Amino acid sequence: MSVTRTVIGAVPSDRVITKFSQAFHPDATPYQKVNFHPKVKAACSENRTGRVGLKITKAVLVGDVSVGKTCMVNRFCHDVFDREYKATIGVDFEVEKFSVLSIPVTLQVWDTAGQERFKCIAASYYRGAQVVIVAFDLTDEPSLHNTTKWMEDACANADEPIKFLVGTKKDLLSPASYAEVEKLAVKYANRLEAEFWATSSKTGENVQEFFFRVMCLNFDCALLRELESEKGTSKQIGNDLIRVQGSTQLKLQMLGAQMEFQSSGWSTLEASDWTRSGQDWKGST
Ligand SMILES: Nc1nc2c(ncn2[C@@H]2O[C@H](COP(=O)(O)OP(=O)(O)OP(=O)(O)O)[C@@H](O)[C@H]2O)c(=O)[nH]1
Ligand SMILES: [Mg+2]
Repeated sequence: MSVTRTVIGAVPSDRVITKFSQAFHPDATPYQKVNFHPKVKAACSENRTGRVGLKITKAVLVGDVSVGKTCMVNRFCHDVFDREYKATIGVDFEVEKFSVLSIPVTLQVWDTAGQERFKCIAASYYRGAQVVIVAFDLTDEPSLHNTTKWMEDACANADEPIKFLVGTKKDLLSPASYAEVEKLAVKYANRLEAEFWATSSKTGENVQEFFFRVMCLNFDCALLRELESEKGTSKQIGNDLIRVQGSTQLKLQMLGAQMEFQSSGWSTLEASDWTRSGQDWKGST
């Protein structure tokens, strides 16, 4: 079976990132980055695909029941807001394609259920997350207190993720009451070493800006790590940029229309050299 790879086609104009997104609150972030690292910019502008791999950003979204996690995802991915509450069962999953400095990047958002009875299902999706987003309701102080436990649980299973603390339902507060809540939220963010954002899925306030910041921070840090690792080599194959290195076992896991490459190792082969036998793919070396 020949490998029909997902051609990473053009992305919509509102998913093209050419400038580094800034933090929401300068005193409430551990990430003082205000621009892409020069090495990252150079690697992308010279289209040095030898260094750039197929980029997937995995973000998990956690937080108390009904704080507004799903509404945030729906506002960002589909630009809709549904006032009627439908609790998430287990985990929902959304994929958004971006172009960051002209490199195709895919954002996977795992929107988990806040209900206690689904907690163990949600936890199995924390593994491998590069971004942890803990949401709380700006009008519901107990949901802010609970963010500590959510952050601990999610980070225990992720791999040194970039951390965000996101307040929702900002439209429900007057400026004066919001200012009060923000003071407490900033304290929590600093203690959790997370970046604080305040959003409203109803009005859309700060939702797109937040997800753009997620993409910029993670793209910059992941690519810089890869460039500095000096181990990886990549191959430009067709429109896909696939990072290939190491030994010969490559497992293709079809995820909907999205192909996700996982491997116990890689080898410098053209993808067309791979033939399928059973569930495994064997390189022809
Ligand atoms: N006014 C206002 N209401 C919101 C906002 N975001 C969510 N809501 C409302 O809050 C309720 C819960 O929103 P959801 O996004 O479903 O909450 P959730 O965190 O996904 O809940 P679970 O899936 O049960 O964990 C819904 O009735 C929404 O209409 C917001 O920004 N402003
Ligand atoms: Mg939900």
